[in-house]
Amino acid sequence: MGSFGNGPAGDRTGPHGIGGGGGPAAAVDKGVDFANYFCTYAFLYHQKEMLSDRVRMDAYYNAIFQNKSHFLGKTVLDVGTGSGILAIWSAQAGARKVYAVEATKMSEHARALVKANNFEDVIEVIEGSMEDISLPEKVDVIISEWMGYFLLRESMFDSVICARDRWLKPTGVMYPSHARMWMAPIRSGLADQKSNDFEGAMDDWHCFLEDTRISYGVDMSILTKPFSEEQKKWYLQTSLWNNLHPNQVIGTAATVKEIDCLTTTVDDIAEVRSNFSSIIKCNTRLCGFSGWFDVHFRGRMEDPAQKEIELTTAPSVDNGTHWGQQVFLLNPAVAVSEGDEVDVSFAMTRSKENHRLMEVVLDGRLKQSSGNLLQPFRKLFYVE
Ligand SMILES: C[S@@+](CC[C@H](N)C(=O)[O-])C[C@H]1O[C@@H](n2cnc3c(N)ncnc32)[C@H](O)[C@@H]1O
Repeated sequence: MGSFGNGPAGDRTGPHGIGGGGGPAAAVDKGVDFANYFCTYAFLYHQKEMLSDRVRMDAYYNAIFQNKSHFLGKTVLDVGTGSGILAIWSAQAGARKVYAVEATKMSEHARALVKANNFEDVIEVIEGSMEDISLPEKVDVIISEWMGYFLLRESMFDSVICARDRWLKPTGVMYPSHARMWMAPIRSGLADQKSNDFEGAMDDWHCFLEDTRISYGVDMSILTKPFSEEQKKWYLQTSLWNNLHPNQVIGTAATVKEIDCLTTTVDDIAEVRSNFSSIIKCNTRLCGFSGWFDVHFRGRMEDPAQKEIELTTAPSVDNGTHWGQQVFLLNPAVAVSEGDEVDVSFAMTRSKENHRLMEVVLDGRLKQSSGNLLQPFRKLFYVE
């Protein structure tokens, strides 16, 4: 577990297999979803990965403790409490009652932590899926750390929406309250590396074919095409986890999605489509695009935060997060000059095999500052 997909060692989740249904309306096989997704969260080492992300922790800590008026004497629902950290902070900030819901057996560790920190009277840990459980009352605050790679991978925000629609008071506040997805053109040595890896894998395949034919008398060359497609998907079409240096971002960044956590529906996030343009800042190679997100804690318009807090996963020298950025590589890279413009049509949809994984299509065209249009590109990527 924990190292499937394209994340750093100890990836926060490992959904990499067959899940249930594509869109929000499709039925999800709960057993399969548990095996592919939830089970990884039942491990303490996995929770520790998230608890060790200082940018993440500081943002939630500051959001709660610099906005205590949202918590003092209030009822709070923590969707996906994990170790219970957000529930405990909510209680420390003065919440009257905290419902801490967790789908996995991590709930037992959360309960132990709550007891050890003397919040048994305030925090009720409920083991179960948010969609299935019931609360005795509506709440003033919903807090949750639901963000996956490039914000929406994992589709956990669906569960937060479900919780909000059932359990948030009409005057209630969402923590976080807003989220945005960003994209920008980048340069990266990974473009050449992945092309080489793909070519190496195919060279190796051809040696293997020869060996098998000579040593074992079977011609496997009929499988060359599917093997090549499989390897191409892995090396060239799967987005990559990376913590980019800001100077690898070679053009203006664009927002591709804005989410108001108080009002967004599952339909609003099941598909994300956006057109964006970026002006290239220097003479370099356009190797692909990077996607990242930020979330904000602003309270609600009628009851704003005293102190607005931002959690960003943008490329940073000092403040990298375990989310990093997702990198979408173009092959081959394209030479670009300062002032060129790249126009992109972006589409992100859920994988039909597993609603927690994503597919991204980038349809683009480069316009040189002279007005000359270069060959358009269209590429499908898997966010796994
Ligand atoms: C990203 S972790 C965050 C854990 C903790 N809140 C924190 O901030 O450290 C998300 C947690 O939500 C749980 N979770 C995800 N979807 C859920 C659902 N529908 N119902 C209950 N728990 C859920 C996962 O098992 C996981 O422990």
